[in-house]
Amino acid sequence: MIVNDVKEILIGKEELNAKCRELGAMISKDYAGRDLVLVGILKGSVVFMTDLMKEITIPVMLDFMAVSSYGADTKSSGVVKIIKDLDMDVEGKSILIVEDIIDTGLTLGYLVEYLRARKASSIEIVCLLDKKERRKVEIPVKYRGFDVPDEFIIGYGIDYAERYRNLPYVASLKEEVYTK
Ligand SMILES: O=P(O)(O)OC[C@H]1O[C@H](OP(=O)(O)OP(=O)(O)O)[C@H](O)[C@@H]1O
Ligand code: HPA
Ligand SMILES: [Mg+2]
Repeated sequence: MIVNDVKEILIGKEELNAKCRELGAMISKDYAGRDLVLVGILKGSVVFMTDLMKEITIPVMLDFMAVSSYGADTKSSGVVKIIKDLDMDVEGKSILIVEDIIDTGLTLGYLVEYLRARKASSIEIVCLLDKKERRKVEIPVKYRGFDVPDEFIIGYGIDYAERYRNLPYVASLKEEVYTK
């Protein structure tokens, strides 16, 4: 059972739902009257994206990018690989990148620079979790959910070696799982 590998539940279902409602209300107010495109960063953002978009009350368009830098490791490789690009032409539209976690900041730093060439009217970030202690690149985050400690995080879409994404809460992973 995957729950046996959980060290500690850090953020429960109710807290996650309440945060999505709060962020959804802010985004709905701030982006009213604009062409908003939510860009989910696969795969980690899928659960957050799904819950967040249901709390947004203005029209939104969805697109996804897939990037990977962690693979089956607990440390970033430092090389951000784009596996899937945007499908949509975002010129003149307001991009809101939906991300699950910022750790070193390398993924979002690379993505924001990469997306600049698409001539969107704005590029902002909503990120559920922030592991501030490990930051290597400063990232301007417009909407932030929770701070998390410097532990390996799993659940609510977030994986270790592709597992644990289906846990309904945010948790830390037992060290023995990735050090053995
Ligand atoms: O701030 P950073 O140190 O760059 O780390 C954050 C990124 O790492 C994870 O993605 P991962 O590469 O594991 O891909 P995944 O979303 O498919 O799991 C996570 O979903 C973020 O996109
Ligand atoms: O703590 C984490 N867990 C899973 N994926 C991650 N990518 C960056 N940090 C993490
Ligand atoms: Mg991952």
